Amino acid sequence: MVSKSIAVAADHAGFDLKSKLVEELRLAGYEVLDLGTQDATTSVDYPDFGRAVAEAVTTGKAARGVVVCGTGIGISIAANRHAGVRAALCHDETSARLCREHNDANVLALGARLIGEVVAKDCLHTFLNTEYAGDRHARRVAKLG
Ligand SMILES: O=C[C@H](O)[C@H](O)[C@H](O)COP(=O)(O)O
Repeated sequence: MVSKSIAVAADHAGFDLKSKLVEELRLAGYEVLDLGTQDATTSVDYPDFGRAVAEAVTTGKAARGVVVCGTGIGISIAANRHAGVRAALCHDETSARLCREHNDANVLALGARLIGEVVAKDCLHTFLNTEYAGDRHARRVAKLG
């Protein structure tokens, strides 16, 4: 289990799923930095929320991040524009495991309009509980900058 806090953010499309993930994280004993948005009805811009999580992770305020938008695509692109962020868009538990083992992903991106709550929670727990494998992957991750 990751020991530090987890930064979480979403746009309006991801708000409902984000709320469920925040609750899930707190129940599991994590400290959660909820960086918004705070409702599903006000249309907001996913780059603002991808940036908020990216900054929390790169400054060390959070050990890992979770970002949610409608597809997970926009907010993962946004998070990945920040040096040191390796955001992985996952639709299944295997991707969530391999993004940790092979890519040392530090941000999990989810698409609230594409996956259900159960799969999202499975991805979340696997992402947080899977160790980076290092070894040959370390050479490749280093090249990501
Ligand atoms: O990649 C972008 C995300 O899926 C956004 O959540 C989506 O574009 C928002 O769409 P809308 O403004 O139609 O709710």
